[in-house]
Amino acid sequence: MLALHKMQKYGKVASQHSKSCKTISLEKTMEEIVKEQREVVKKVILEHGKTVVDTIKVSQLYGGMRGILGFICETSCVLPKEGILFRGHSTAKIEECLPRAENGCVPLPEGMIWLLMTGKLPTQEEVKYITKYLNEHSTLPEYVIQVMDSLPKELHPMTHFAIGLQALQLNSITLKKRKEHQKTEWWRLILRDAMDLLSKITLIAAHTYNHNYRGEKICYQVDCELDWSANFTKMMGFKNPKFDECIRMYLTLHADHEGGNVSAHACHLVGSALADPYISFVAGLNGLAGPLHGLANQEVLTFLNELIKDIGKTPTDEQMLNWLKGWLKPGKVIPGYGHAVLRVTDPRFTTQENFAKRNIKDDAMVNLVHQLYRVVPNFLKSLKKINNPYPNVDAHSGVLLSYYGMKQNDFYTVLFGVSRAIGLMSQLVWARAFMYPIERPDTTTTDGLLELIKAKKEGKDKQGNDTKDSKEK
Ligand SMILES: CC(=O)SCCNC(=O)CCNC(=O)[C@H](O)C(C)(C)COP(=O)(O)OP(=O)(O)OC[C@H]1O[C@@H](n2cnc3c(N)ncnc32)[C@H](O)[C@@H]1OP(=O)(O)O
Ligand SMILES: O=C([O-])CC(=O)C(=O)O
Repeated sequence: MLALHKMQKYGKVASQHSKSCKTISLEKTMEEIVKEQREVVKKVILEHGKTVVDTIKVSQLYGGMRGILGFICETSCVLPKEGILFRGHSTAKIEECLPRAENGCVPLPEGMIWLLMTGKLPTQEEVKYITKYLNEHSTLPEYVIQVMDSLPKELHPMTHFAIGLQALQLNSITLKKRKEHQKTEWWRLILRDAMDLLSKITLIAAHTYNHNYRGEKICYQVDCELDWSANFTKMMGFKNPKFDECIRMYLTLHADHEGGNVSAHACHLVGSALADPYISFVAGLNGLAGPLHGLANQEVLTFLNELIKDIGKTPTDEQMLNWLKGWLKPGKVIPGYGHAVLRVTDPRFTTQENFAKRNIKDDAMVNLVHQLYRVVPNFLKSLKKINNPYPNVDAHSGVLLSYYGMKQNDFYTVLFGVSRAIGLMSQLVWARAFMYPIERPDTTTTDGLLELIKAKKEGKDKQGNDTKDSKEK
């Protein structure tokens, strides 16, 4: 399964990797875990299948389903007052425990792939195995490059990137072989496709960058001595080891945010119809491209540039506050602030803030982000209507990328997409491992809802039968 592709057209292997991780296999490791977890879930459904764990208010039906428990996601969970837990581990624990590059200070995102897929913190060797796997499977079919090259440069990079990934569907083993396998085995096909997508996604993203901004014909050289992030930055023409560290941190931090966010939910939904991982992921990616979701990291830079244009790079807090009032007047939002679930400063913001404090001395844009953090929360609190006045992950990422020379802010959501593929693909593998059925919630009209409310008041259920409560009365 791990055949070494040498001198591939769009992903040449420059040198071989150490042999010590040869005996490790992600699929074999997951086999046992899938077996165990299926038993756990079977037991939960058997013992508690009829237990009511949530109820729905009318306001939630009209309010983006906020707060409704919708489905199960094993890879991560977001606590309003603590933030993301990746397989139960906080961002601080992740920073401390995931293996790093040699002489590096931040985790390798390859460790996040292992963690989200298996639920276990990886060893150094398991991370090496993932790096090796990604490098060895990085060949891009030539037609994918041709499709991407045929697109106009004016297209938003997210669309260019999504079209490249959609075209990769021809690689799908799920698409070709699913019907030959039992349902219980489909997760293996999804896993192979998921790992194939992760192996190629950095090349597709790099090609979007090179096509849109560098205009060079590049024969991508994947160096097996380098990790996933270092190869990625190299393919985009960057040569700064500090930027490699920044990208390692970025790709680790943005990997997952449980199942209900727009991109994860879209991917999960499309995957439930047994669409293959490539097109399911593209569905999620298109959701990520919305300005209230992933595109906010592009919007933050636009917002900062507007602020600088109007009040300069070193405004006083008072000048900043007045400018913010003007910004909100036409009904805009402050990008990078607020969250549907979080009710505190996003710990992923704090990780990036700490990275900036360690690595960047006196950069005007970074300073502005830190000044905004002093000013914006109190301002948003004063508006009363906002549920979370604190910064989210997108408030900080752009200024770090910009500092290291990646100035094209309309590319930032592509980077987000590369990272989010780790979580979305892990979620998809597990959705098929648990053999979840096609998603199809009920909906109703407002008239239908009013009838339902009337029936409820009369002690009847949806079908007009007496409910247990009314019988007891
Ligand atoms: C990776 C990610 O997806 S993280 C989120 C990235 N998105 C952004 O940063 C965009 C800015 N933030 C927002 O628009 C929102 O906070 C969201 C979309 C993230 C969350 O939306 P909600 O859960 O609906 O937020 P909330 O319940 O606090 O909204 C209540 C009101 O406050 C407003 N509000 C929320 N955040 C902000 C903000 N940053 N600036 C101005 N107004 C805001 C909402 O627009 C809404 O106004 P309305 O009642 O007039 O329509
Ligand atoms: O959870 C959400 O709604 C948004 C998201 O994906 C994130 O913050 O990373």
